[in-house]
Amino acid sequence: MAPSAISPPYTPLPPNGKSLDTISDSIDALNLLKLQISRNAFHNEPTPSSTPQELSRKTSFSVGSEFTTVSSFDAEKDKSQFRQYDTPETPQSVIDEYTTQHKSQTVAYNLLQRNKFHFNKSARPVMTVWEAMEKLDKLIDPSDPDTNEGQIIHLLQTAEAMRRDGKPQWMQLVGLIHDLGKLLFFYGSAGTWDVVGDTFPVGCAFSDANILPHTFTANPDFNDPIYSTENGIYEPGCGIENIIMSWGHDEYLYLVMKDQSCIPREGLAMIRYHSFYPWHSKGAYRQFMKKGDEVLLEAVQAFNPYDLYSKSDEAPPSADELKPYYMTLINKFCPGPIQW
Ligand SMILES: O[C@H]1[C@H](O)[C@@H](O)[C@H](O)[C@@H](O)[C@H]1O
Ligand SMILES: [Fe+2]
Repeated sequence: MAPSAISPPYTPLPPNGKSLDTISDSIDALNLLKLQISRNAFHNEPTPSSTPQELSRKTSFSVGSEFTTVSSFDAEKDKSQFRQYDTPETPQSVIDEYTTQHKSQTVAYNLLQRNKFHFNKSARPVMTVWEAMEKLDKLIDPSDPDTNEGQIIHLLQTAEAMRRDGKPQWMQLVGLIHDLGKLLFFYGSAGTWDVVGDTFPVGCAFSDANILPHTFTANPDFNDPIYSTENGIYEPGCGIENIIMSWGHDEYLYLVMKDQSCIPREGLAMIRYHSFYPWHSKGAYRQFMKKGDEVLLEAVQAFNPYDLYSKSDEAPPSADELKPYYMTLINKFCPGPIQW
């Protein structure tokens, strides 16, 4: 790409330099410029001193802490009605989905999927975020007892609830895209069991805090002499980002976005761990956290109510009406074609 094609418009600061809006716009333009340089490096030869990963890390911006304030859009909701997995009302299809998932997510399967992702890049489709949303709308999540809506509605409900609560733009964008990893279903998954549903670490004992924990007994790793121990292949305190999470839409979208967006680290954690309910909502697997991981946990916990409780919001949002607003966020944080 010619250097002129990546130059952002130059906005001079006012003489007194006091306009926060102007400064914030300049920072946004700078972030975008860094992202475009990073994209360039991603698609061409990276130089040894700046790998795509390093460049992507440099595009991250500081997020402040206001985004963690408690959600209020859900104040009137009866929360006991959500996530019922072991009751007479739980659809059999949901139970079947988890039964298959829990017997099939092994360490070996997980290593294979990561290998495929990293070494089969050219086989992955290229499209914009909005195109991905439209494609994904054809999928109804079979693991979810709380919604039968297409995915566009769920994504817009999540983002709109955040917007109503005054959450920052980067978080609204994360709400909008957080489930786009379910595109995996159309591109080489083994079924839906390796795409949707709650996630958990592999390579260590399966916690009873998981959904339908008895179904793990059919997993070949369940009786493995190492994988069946409490810490398995990990050291306590090794860091939550260093454990292998069951393969699915969370990990996949995280891998896609970490090098192709300027979503901050907290937002990437929301994407990567939003289905890790045993950790973020039940307190399991916390022995693997290292100093500093509390920030990630706090981010995922701030995200969770919007994902879960917006599913019962009245009046499904209109994608056509909301598209112009959300395109401004897409253009700011993950513009242009993405390699999925
Ligand atoms: O994050 C959610 C959550 O884990 C749900 O329980 C699951 O059904 C969905 O597939 C997933 O997107
Ligand atoms: Fe999800």
